Amino acid sequence: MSDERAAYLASLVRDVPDFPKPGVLFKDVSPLLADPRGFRTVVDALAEAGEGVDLVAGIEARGFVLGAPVAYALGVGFVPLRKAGKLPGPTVSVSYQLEYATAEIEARAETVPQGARVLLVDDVLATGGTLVAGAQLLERCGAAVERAAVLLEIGPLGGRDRLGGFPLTALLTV
Ligand SMILES: O=P(O)(O)OC[C@H]1O[C@H](OP(=O)(O)OP(=O)(O)O)[C@H](O)[C@@H]1O
Ligand SMILES: Nc1ncnc2[nH]cnc12
Repeated sequence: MSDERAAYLASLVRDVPDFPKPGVLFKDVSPLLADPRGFRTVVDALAEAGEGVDLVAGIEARGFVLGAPVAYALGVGFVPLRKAGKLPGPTVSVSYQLEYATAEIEARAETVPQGARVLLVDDVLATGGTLVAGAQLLERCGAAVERAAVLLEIGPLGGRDRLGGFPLTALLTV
């Protein structure tokens, strides 16, 4: 992405100190999602990163906002990895820690095509706990993450180093 486009996207991310907990600098991407040029630029760039995959998965909730239009743009299906308790069973689940909370995500294995090569989409990579859990969940469902793509990577939290077996595209890094 050009420097000019990246600067435009970065100008639409709002810093919120001490949210949701003291000491956390929350990166609020809502203004970017609400901006027509910004939203389209992000969806197009994430889709470009996923060329060649045969499925997109997104992690609840902000990963749905980006992942579904990316799947549409790529002409492939979308699988929601949901926070625990939202899907009727049988489900497969993985618990994990993120920067400011603990959580559990679930999927229905029969909605995941066996052997699918997946683009895993989320808005923010912080500690990496969420993406690692998403990849584990997809693997348990019989698919493999080919690559991950996020709008924003928070570099100092070291998430990229935890990802292991798949490459990551981040449109912005702070
Ligand atoms: O790299 P990590 O430290 O795991 O953090 C990144 C995750 O944190 C946020 O999700 P959150 O669970 O707050 O949910 P939301 O999308 O429902 O707001 C964000 O949307 C990522 O999924
Ligand atoms: N600092 C942060 N800002 C926005 N989303 C996040 N998810 C985890 N850490 C975050």
